[in-house]
Amino acid sequence: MGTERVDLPKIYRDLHQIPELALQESKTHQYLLALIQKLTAGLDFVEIKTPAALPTAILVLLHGSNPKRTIGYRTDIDALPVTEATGLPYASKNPHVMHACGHDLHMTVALGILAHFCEHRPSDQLLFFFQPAEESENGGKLAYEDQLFTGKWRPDEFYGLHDNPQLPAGTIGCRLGTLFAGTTEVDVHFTGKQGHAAYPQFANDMVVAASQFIMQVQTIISRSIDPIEGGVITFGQFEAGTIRNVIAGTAQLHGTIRGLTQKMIRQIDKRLQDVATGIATSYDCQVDLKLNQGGYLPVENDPTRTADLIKYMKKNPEIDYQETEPAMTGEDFGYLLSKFPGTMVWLGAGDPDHQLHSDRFAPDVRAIQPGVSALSGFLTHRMQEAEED
Ligand SMILES: CC(=O)N[C@@H](CCC[C@H](N)C(=O)O)C(=O)O
Repeated sequence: MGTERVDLPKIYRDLHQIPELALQESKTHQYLLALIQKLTAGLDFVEIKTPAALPTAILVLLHGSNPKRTIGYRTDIDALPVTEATGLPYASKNPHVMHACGHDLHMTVALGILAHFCEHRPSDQLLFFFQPAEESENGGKLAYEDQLFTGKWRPDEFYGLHDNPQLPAGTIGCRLGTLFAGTTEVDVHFTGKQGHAAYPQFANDMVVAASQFIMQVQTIISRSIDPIEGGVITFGQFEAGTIRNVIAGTAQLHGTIRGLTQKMIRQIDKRLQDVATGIATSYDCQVDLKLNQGGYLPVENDPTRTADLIKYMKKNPEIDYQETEPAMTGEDFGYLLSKFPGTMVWLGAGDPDHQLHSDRFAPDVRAIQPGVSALSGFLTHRMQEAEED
């Protein structure tokens, strides 16, 4: 069954309706596996692995006709705790969970590329990795640490894409060097003293302490780091209190910091720790700060392979290619690229009015086929390149 016979927009709409959170992608896994089995039925050059250590992951290895190396292609499969507000007829059927980052588009493109190579057997080994847990829980790092890429499953080079609402549908974007930021997840727990709303003098209010913490960390970006380099601190979640007339004795903040280099991330980490220590002293409370970078390293595109990719995309008249700036989005593909050389590209999703993670983000399905063609073409080109690069 080749790309011509796979209804990719339907697959996209099916996947869009069954979004699941990191490491819970069981329906998605089932859907993908059934489709992969159908696509590869009767082919004697295909191996499928569903690793016990990472049960929602799927690896598919196509044995090449004249293999010189193994080329990897990765897609992420998880979704976000966002309540969809697109109003689309194929909107999420899983309450409060949405493919708001376009991983449904990523999976569809990966399946399209797989279908292409099932029809046109690759000359090199071609490994597809359907990766759980990109939004949190470091699926890429877990897969690497769980030894999923050993022996014949080890790619010599790795590629992947991320959708980009701001680029026209189907446009490929890339750049030499860093494409995405590294991120650190930040959890802050404040412990003071609960009390009656009428008697603040006997309590120690953690809504006030946590709010002050939030306000102070704003100065890290504006006063402590090089403005040319830039960085981001966002606290997306703030939990405290139970009712209006009880002073909250605890508060929790959950956030993320971003920087384009590890040096910048470490610098912001340190200043966050300084502010936490200061708040603990001035509010006479306990402030526990946990920083976890996990696998969210900056996405560093490999110079040689990325130069080759850009050259390929630019010279191909059917591909709409645009040079892009580095972005502060994170991606745990950065971890895999720290282990295997390769490249991540953007795929234009053509929804400029909405950002990634928006509850109204609706990629244009016309992005799918150009994505499949550009990536299938490039992977074929890589198989024809001299081995020494
Ligand atoms: C492309 C994208 O949106 N990726 C996520 C990656 C999550 C990073 C990590 N869980 C964190 O929050 O620091 C992003 O939020 O950029």
